[in-house]
Amino acid sequence: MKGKIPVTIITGFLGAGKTTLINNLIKKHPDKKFAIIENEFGEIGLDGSFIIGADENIFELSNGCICCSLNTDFYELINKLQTGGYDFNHLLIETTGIADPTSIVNAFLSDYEIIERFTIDSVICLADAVNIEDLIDSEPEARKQLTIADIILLNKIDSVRQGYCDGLMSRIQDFNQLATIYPTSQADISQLEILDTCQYSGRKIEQSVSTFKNLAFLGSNNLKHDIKSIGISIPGDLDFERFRFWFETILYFAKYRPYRVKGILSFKDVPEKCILHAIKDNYVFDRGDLWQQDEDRYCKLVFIGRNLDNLEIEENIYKLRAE
Ligand SMILES: Nc1nc2c(ncn2[C@@H]2O[C@H](COP(=O)(O)OP(=O)(O)OP(=O)(O)O)[C@@H](O)[C@H]2O)c(=O)[nH]1
Repeated sequence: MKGKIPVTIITGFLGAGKTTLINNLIKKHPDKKFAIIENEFGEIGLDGSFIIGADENIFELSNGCICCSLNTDFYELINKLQTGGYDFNHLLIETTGIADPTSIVNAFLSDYEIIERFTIDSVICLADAVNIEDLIDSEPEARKQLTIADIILLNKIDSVRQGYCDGLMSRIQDFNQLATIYPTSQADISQLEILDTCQYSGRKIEQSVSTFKNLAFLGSNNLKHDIKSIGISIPGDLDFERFRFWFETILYFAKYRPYRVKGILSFKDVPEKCILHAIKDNYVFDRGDLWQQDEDRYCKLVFIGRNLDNLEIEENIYKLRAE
């Protein structure tokens, strides 16, 4: 991780406040040298001109949506950022409002050359308090944006009633039990710490997963959509090879493919906690802290996705326990 440039991916539906947030981040962190990638869906890039102090470190990708097809422009730009002598120590990427940001997150988890130089700090989703409820029901991309986020800013709360806002917070949390949700107006983050939170570090994943409640029944209360979070917790060790085989089958072939999985696992004969982090069909295992002598070993996993069958998943994981 050391020496790598942190990347914050900013997502959220059209008009939710992404550019407003970027301007606030620049104002709040005058010490940081940002490079900013603006991805706009359309021929003409405009958002760059709305960013304060726009200079040579703002790059516009207007030629299609980087999230839908990670096109060569994106890789060329990343390459240019790495080799072009640009002076920056934090990369912000604003995705188009209609995008599913999964593939862009995956590029930072799976492309060897990108991993060498960059590390994802967090995915931040802006949700427009006025529209998000309708969008959740009507726009799959809006649901995916919420699902994949580590931090969700429920923005434009100046335009809704307090009681409504509270209800929205809990509805959004149903989608993504692991995200931290902050209500904001004008994407004001002056009192919040949303950069350098290292959401993709093993320790952070361990913290969030180890405190998860019983998620199995959340998100299934007659919602019009089928995304839910489920949590599985079982004592003891799993067999690493069998688990990996099963997990890959789930990621690539199952009828209930998760968008996101985080977990702490105990594998037989492995002295450390194993931190699992998966987005769509990419996964990473990280070594966490050592299991202590007097500590009961356990495995805890959180799955977020469509059509998840918690009983089936739990049953399968039980079968993967080490002899
Ligand atoms: N009332 C209200 N307006 C806001 C708030 N935050 C942003 N806006 C306004 O909403 C509009 C859209 O904000 P942007 O920051 O451009 O949103 P965006 O997500 O970058 O928009 P796209 O790039 O088009 O997807 C602008 O006119 C902002 O001034 C808020 O909290 N309350």
